[in-house]
Amino acid sequence: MTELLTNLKVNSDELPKKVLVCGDPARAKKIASLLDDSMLLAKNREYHSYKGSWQGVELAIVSHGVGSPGAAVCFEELAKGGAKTIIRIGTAGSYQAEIQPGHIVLSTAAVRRDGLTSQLVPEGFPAVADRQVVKSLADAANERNQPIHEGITLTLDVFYTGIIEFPHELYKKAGVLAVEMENSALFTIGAIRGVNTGAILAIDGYADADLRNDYNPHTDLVSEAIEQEAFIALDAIIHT
Ligand SMILES: O=P(O)(O)O[C@H]1O[C@H](CO)[C@@H](O)[C@H]1O
Ligand SMILES: O=c1cc[nH]c(=O)[nH]1
Repeated sequence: MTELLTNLKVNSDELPKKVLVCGDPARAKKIASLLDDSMLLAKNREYHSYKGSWQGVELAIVSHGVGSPGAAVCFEELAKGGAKTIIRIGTAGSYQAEIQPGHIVLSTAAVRRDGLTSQLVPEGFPAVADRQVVKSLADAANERNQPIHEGITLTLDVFYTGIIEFPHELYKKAGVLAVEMENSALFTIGAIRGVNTGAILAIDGYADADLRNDYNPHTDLVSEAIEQEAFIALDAIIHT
């Protein structure tokens, strides 16, 4: 049965089974321009939805905005609309000296330091990417001779710090690669709704820096990494 997805304002019968997502509506538009027969499906709030095809396979690209609660609305409606694979094309701050701005990280799982998922699933429930999606992303990066860092990332809600210090050092010591704001929501919703999920991230700086002064994702280095990760995600999703 076809239905209009409430916040995305996309008709479920128009939604492809394979969906790429990203925070920034401008990034969604740019990635959509790479597709054959690209068309806008709908724009509502931060959710801009496009569809088209890549190497003959139909897919959608949808923006989810900043932060897990708003992104979860997008992921839930995509699942309700019949999406079977969702891959996030994001940016992240690095936790490790060898992972530098312009590098690409493939997330295998997310530490759940967001506030949303503890209201969805019990404590201790893991936020894990689908192993086939992870493999497809790793294979696609390899095919493009693009080195990547593969491992655990962390999802939190705080971007600009307040009075409380976030314990970055603990997670750095534990070997977490990078930090962003939506992967745990994506992986958790994927697990409970039966959607295969994954995420690839362009590094734009260091997550424990003073982001008020040091955050700048608008560099050529980061733009090139985002373009490269978009191609990797496009190549990967058609094999899922
Ligand atoms: O580049 P996107 O997809 O927006 O992801 C990252 O950038 C935003 C913060 O600026 C957060 O949404 C974070 O997860
Ligand atoms: O959440 C984010 C996203 C990009 N860079 C960061 O440092 N944090």
